[in-house]
Amino acid sequence: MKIAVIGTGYVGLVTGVALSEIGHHVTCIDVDPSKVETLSKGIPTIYEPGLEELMKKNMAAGRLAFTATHSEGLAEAAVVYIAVGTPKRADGSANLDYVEAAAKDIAHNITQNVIVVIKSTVPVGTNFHILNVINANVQPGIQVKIASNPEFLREGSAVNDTFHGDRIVIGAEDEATADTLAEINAPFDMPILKTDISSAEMIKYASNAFLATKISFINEIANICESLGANVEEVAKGMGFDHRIGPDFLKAGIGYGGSCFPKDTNALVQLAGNNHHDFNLLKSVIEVNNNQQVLLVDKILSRFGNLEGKRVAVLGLAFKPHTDDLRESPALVMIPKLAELGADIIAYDPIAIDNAKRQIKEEIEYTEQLPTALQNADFAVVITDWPDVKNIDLSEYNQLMNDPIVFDGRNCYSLDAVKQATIEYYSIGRPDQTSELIS
Ligand SMILES: NC(=O)C1=CN([C@@H]2O[C@H](COP(=O)(O)OP(=O)(O)OC[C@H]3O[C@@H](n4cnc5c(N)ncnc54)[C@H](O)[C@@H]3O)[C@@H](O)[C@H]2O)C=CC1
Ligand SMILES: O=C(O)[C@H]1O[C@H](OP(=O)(O)OP(=O)(O)OC[C@H]2O[C@@H](n3ccc(=O)[nH]c3=O)[C@H](O)[C@@H]2O)[C@H](O)[C@@H](O)[C@@H]1O
Repeated sequence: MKIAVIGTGYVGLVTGVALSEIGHHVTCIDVDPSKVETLSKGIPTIYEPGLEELMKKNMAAGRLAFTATHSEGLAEAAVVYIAVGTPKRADGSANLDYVEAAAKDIAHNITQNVIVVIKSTVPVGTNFHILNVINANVQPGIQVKIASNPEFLREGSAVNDTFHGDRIVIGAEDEATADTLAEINAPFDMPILKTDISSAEMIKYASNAFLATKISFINEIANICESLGANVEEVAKGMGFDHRIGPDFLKAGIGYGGSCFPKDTNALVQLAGNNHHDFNLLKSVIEVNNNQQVLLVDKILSRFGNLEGKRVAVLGLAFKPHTDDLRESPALVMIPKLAELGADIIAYDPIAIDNAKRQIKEEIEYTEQLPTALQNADFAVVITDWPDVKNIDLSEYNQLMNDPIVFDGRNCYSLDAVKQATIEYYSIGRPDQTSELIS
């Protein structure tokens, strides 16, 4: 089937590549000409494991193309996906400007009946609003159907999640539309839920809000464990045996980042509030997460008091491993605070440094080599649990740093291993391994 995808970001690009891989003829459209130029050379504009080879393969097979011209990309498409950004507004609500612009681009450029599928995360009611926008601008005689197909991929595993995710949700107002979309997605090996549009839109927000809730819950338990001398890693392990709780998403740390949990939780609070429901639980989830991101700064200050001239190795910039995405990364909160306190910062990240240099205005050093970051550092702060950080031989902290003092925001190491390595170690929700203990 001829398919167009509007937006070639993390979702649009992966969606377009995956749809071409299962045999569809896909044209991806973006308003950013530099992105289109790079993509047209077969070079991905995002880092996602497995993406580049699939891109090149399907471009060579003539099933995948990129353009900045909507009329070209939309020509003869039977289905058009909207996968543009819905960033957070200052009041927390979802900014739908890009979705509305994409809708008008579709309306102004299609000459055939289409199904428009909204993959972007949008508040309940947006699909119908977008259909109205399209119908108000499309040439007479063109029939447009609308459907909701929210995306559940995780960055860093986007390709894998697209082919082997947990479910595909299709929201449509008529069987024929739902069946067409189910047929398109049939080669992906996962359950397909057909439901109404509003429920499909809500499934996405409710899923992200619940996942964020699980993370803030275990982080609050971690904070309580810390004051009681319990170990949150052990608590999470014991909780996870209960199949109703499950072991996933119980990793305590300095909180969630990323382009979606922060924005989608705020958007859902706004959506509920606009409909006279004060979503107190979710407001608390957000507050807990905001506090968690700066927890390590308090630990660092109580250990050192003054950071003037202290050399700190910040380990990790991306909001999670295996991605170059820094959106809402705790690093964007921690680095300015450490710099403001007078610390001399060197940041390690294997792939996010280019993005970081565009977003971090503080004058800091960067390195893709972990030992270089640790060399002569007075203390280290783990922000992202990259494999190189998690798998480091702990003796390297002793050998390379002025003092082996580690503040671990992602609980990368077992307390036993840390004791063995005689590292002064501060983590989240577990007893500190202080200098008195190791002396
Ligand atoms: N990033 C993620 O892991 C996930 C994101 N989502 C949702 O998917 C949507 C897209 O997210 P991302 O891919 O991260 O966004 P992104 O910001 O990475 O990419 C959006 C792309 O759309 C392009 N664009 C904007 N307006 C356009 C127009 N009128 N025509 C053509 N291109 C246009 C932009 O130039 C940009 O390249 C959001 O609603 C997000 O909440 C859903 C699941 C996962
Ligand atoms: O809507 C979206 O954009 C996506 O948001 C999340 O995916 P993503 O943000 O890419 O990454 P996650 O793996 O969910 O991690 C999110 C954040 O939570 C943190 N996290 C995750 C799990 C955990 O146990 N503890 C924890 O602190 C991670 O460090 C990261 O900062 C959801 O997991 C996806 O299903 C969803 O499609």
